[in-house]
Amino acid sequence: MITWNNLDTLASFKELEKVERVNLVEAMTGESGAERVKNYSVPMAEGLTYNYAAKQVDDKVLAALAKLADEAQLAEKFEALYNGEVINTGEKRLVLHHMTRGQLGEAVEADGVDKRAFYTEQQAKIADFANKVHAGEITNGAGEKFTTVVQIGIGGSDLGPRAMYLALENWAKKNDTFKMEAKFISNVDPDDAAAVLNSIDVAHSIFVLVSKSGTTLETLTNESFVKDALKNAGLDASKHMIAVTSETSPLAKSDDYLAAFFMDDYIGGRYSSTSAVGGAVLSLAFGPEVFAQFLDGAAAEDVLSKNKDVFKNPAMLDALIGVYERNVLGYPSTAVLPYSQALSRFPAHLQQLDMESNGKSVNRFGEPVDYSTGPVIFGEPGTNGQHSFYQLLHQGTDIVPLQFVGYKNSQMATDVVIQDSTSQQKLCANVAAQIVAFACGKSDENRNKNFEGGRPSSIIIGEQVNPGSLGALLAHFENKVMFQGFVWNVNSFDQEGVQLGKVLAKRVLAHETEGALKVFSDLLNI
Ligand SMILES: O=P(O)(O)OC[C@H]1O[C@H](O)[C@H](O)[C@@H](O)[C@@H]1O
Repeated sequence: MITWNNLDTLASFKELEKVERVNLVEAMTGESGAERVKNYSVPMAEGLTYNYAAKQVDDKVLAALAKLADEAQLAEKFEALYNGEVINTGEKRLVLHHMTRGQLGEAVEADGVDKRAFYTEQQAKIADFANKVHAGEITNGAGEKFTTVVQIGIGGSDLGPRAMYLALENWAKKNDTFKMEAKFISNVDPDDAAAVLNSIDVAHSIFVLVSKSGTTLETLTNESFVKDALKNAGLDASKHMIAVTSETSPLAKSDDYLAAFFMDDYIGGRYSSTSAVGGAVLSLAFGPEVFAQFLDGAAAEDVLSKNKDVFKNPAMLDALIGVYERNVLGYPSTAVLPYSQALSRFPAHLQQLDMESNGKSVNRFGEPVDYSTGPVIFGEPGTNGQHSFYQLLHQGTDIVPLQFVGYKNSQMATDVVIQDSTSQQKLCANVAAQIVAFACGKSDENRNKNFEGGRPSSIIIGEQVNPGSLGALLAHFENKVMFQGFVWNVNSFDQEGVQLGKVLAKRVLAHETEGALKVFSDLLNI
C-alpha cells in the first residue's frame, strides 16, 4: 500500500540528517578522489553515464538515501503513476507523459480510450502529415513546398520543443535528415512575432499553433498577429496553419486549421516535448524517424527509472542527492551547465520543468510543509558561463550545487588543432578542470585568490548529442523532478502559482484597477 507522507515525518530522513557530513575537499583529493570518480558512476540509457563522484556524499550518506527512497516508496509511486493513478491531485488528473514514448506498465484506459493507442495514433498522424509536407503533397495555396515551420506557443508549448530543436538542428544537417528550418514565436512582446515574421518567407511557411488549453492569451494574440501577416501577404491563413491542442480545448473543433493533432489533460505542458507538442515541429523539421529515435531514447531512460535499486536508477539517485543538498545541507539553488552549444536552451527548459513542478509550499493534500522544496534552477552552456557567473560559484558566499553535462564528440565534427589540442578537447578539458576546481579548491595566502573548494557537482557524460541521447537526457530530468516531488510530498503536476498574475493583467487591460496596480498601469501607459 502506498502512503503519502511529508519528508520530515520519515524516520529515514531523521537518520539521514544525523549522518556525518562529507569533507568534499578531502574526499576528492589524491587517490581517494580517483577511486570515487571510478566508482560513483551509474550507466544511463543511450551511452550516457551519471557520475556523482564530486557530490558531497559517501557510502554512509548514500546508504541513508537508499533507505529514504524505500521509506518514501519512490519506485512504488512511479509504478502507480505509469499505471494510471490520479497522481495530479490538484487537478484530479492522471499523469501519462511516459506513455507518449512507451508502455511501462499496464494498459491505461481513460475517457473510454486506451491512452497508449491514442498517443501512438497521434504520432502516426503527425508522421503522415510531415511526410506529405516533405514530399510536396501538402503545399501552400500556390502548390509550392513549405520550407519553414514556425511554432507559436509559450511555456511548455515552447521551451521544450525549442530546446530540442536547437539541440538537434546541426546534428540533422550533418546527418542529412534536416528537412525544414524551424522558428519559434512565444512572447506577447510584439517584437518577437515581428522579428520572426521579418526573418521568414511567410508564403512558404507552415505555422504550428500549440496550446494545450487553447486559452493562453499570449499564444492566441500571436496567432492573430500571424494571421494578419498572412492576410496582408494575400494568403489564406487556414492553408498555412495547423494546431496542437487537447481535444477538450476551444481550438479542437475549429476549421481554421489545415490539420489538428492532439495531446490531452494527462500530459503537463512542461512534460509535453514527447507528445504531439514536440512531435509536430520536430517531425516537420527533422522527419518522423528522428522524432521516433528521440522517443526511443526517452523510453529507454524511463525503463531505468523503474529500478527499485537506487544505485541502478540514475534519475532516482540524482533526485535523492538533490534532496540531501536542499534539505540537509541547505543549498537553495542548482546550476545546470551543459558543455555543449547544442544544449543552449536546455537550462531554460529545465527551469520550467523543475521550478514549475516543485516550487510549492503545500503538500499534495494542500497542507503547508515545514521544509524547503524545489531549488532555484539556472544555467548556461560552458565554457561561456565560466567567463560570466562562475566567479560566484567558485568564491561566493552561497554554495550552489552544479549539474554538468558533457560529450566526447561534437555534432558537426568540424574542428581545428590549435596549440596541440582540438576545440572539442579544450571544451572537455574545461569541464574536467571545473569539477576538480570546485571540489578541491586551492589554498592561497592571499584570501582573494583562495578557493575553499567543497562545492559539489555531478556530470552526465555522453558520446554525442543525438536524438537518442537527447531523449534519454530529457527523460532523466523529468523523472528526477518527479522523484523529488514524491520525496517532498508535493504535487509536481499542477501550477496554480501562475494564475494570480494572469488575473491581475486582465484587470489592468480592462482598466479595472485601483491602488498600486492603477499607478503602475499609468506609469506603463496602459
Ligand atoms: O499550452 P498552453 O495551455 O497554452 O499553456 C502554456 C503554458 O502556460 C501556463 O501559464 C503554464 O504556466 C504552463 O505550464 C503552460 O505550459
